[in-house]
Amino acid sequence: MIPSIATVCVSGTLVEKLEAIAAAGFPAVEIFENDLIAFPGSPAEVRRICGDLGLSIVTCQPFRDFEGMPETRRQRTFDRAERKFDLLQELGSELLFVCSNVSPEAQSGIDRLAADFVELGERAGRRGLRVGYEALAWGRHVYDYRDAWEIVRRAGRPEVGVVLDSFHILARKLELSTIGTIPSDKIAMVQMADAPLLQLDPLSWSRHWRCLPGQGDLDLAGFMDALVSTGYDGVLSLEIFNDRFRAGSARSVALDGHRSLIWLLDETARRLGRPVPGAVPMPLPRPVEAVEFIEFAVAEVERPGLEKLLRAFGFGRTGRHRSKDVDLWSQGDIRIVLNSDAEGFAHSYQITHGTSVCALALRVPDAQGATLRARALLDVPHTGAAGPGELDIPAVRGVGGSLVYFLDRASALGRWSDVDFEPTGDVVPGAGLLGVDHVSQSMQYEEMLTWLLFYSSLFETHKSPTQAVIDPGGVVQSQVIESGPVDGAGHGLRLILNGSQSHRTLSARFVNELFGSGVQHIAFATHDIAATVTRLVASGMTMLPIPENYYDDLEARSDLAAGQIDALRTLNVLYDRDVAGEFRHAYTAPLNGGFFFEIVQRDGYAGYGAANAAIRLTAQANLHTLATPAFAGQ
Ligand SMILES: O=C(O)c1ccc(O)c(O)c1
Ligand SMILES: [Mg+2]
Repeated sequence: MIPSIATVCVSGTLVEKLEAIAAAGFPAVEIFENDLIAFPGSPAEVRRICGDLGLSIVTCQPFRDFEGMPETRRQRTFDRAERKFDLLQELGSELLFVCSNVSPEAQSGIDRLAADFVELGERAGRRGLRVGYEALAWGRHVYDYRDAWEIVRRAGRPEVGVVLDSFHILARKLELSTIGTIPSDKIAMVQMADAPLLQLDPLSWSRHWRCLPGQGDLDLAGFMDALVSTGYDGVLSLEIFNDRFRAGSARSVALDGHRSLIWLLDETARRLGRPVPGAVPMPLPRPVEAVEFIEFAVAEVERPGLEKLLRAFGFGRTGRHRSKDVDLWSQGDIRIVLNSDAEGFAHSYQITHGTSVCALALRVPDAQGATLRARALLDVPHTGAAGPGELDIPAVRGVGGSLVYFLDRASALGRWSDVDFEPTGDVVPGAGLLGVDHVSQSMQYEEMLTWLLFYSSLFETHKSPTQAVIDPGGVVQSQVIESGPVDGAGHGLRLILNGSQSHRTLSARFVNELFGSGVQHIAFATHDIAATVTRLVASGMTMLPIPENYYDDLEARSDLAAGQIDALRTLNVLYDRDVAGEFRHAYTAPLNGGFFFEIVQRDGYAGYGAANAAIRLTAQANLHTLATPAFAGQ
């Protein structure tokens, strides 16, 4: 299948859109009618620009309110079609894309509608053009692809085919097996869009909430399986109307679009267990086994503060890098790398972002496989400067320009800590921290879908529906992504992506005023939160104070004994439960501008304490955290 994208998917002027689409590697484009109308040049010029960019023009769409017009309007409608044929020919495109009529004047009657397509087909045929017919989910009479197909079938013209748009079909929950009965040469083109499940009328849902394959909840798998069964090998074109994409970066959305189609074809081929036309061969997506290490880029002046903090957390400095100004700190199954080297990636990251997390190293079953998969998915590779005898750990660019490293235990990479670090013999005092429970990354609201697709295309993952969390400064959208066995002791990967449209939330201030997009919070797992927090407090850590009212309310709504509530209150621990178990969690006061740690004790519980998020965010806002000096001030 030929990957394509509609200009309506990305932001900018027509030329900016086309440049972004070409840069993302698409060979073909659909021009949305409004983009052409607003272009200050001739259609021939658009054709030349596309030609120079290596883009073929699939169509310029849509052609609206055509079929079933009353007799008095019919002639005028065909005149309009002829004008549109002229335009398509000037653009060098062969397909007239008709979407079903929404006009109150439109008349029904399947044979009348078929007769209109007979005439349109004849007219197209005279010019060597083709016609495709799409059922809009809100068409006046035709809103089901099966009716559009029946009209096309009855028209019986070789020039006329049906357009299948996944959104219109899946939004109406139409059965998909009829797709498999359409001869592939009667499918004029296919449009792809996903969407989150929302209780909205189809038009509003379609015009604002469509998203890329893999970013939403529609049954694209069912759609693709039926499509592939026809043997279709034509254009597969993204048509995404999305408010975030209109506000986002055209280049990034176009690249995400191409990635999403590559991912979709790969998924389909794997699910069906047979080749799918156009699918790129790549290794399977695998689960993340663990967060192997977390790397901080640290300004020299802030290093003592951060080290003091790690000591207070019970970490020990267990390794010194053999050639660089880099230390390894450990406790339980947690490894933290502090990088203050005067050269290299971490240094540049520190200059632009400040002292912060510059890389997440993920342990996967096969690091080389993950690297090849990332390459096939158009992820951006990173090559570092390894010293002699040191490991060259494969990496790709992640959130905010940070890195995601791939490590495995099967290759030499499994020995990274021995190869690159000299043991110090330092004792690890320990505070009962076992592993990394989860990591949250804050980002611009417009970027959230990008990183959702990045993680979910690269690894075998599971995503939960987005949740709205209330911060005193506005609403934060929060998206959980999980991979591998997530058992609370540092296995697998649990990630939370946060983004907000308000500029006043803790998350937005972290991104806009301080560090840019990146890791804002790391949660460590413990089996005994009371012991861990007691130890942290004894070491001088300030925990986030939770108001008395919270515990009064907890007493009223839970069946916890008074002694248990007192234990939580004394240590500023929050509480939640789900069907599977209990959850206790506590936060440090924000440390470096807006960065903080969390301690969690999961006794079977699967969530993230969303019920307490608003309390925690208010407590953080009360501390006026952003005035706090950086790690050096600890
Ligand atoms: O929202 C619309 O009007 C519209 C136009 C053209 C399409 O292909 C479509 O799916 C929707
Ligand atoms: Mg469409």
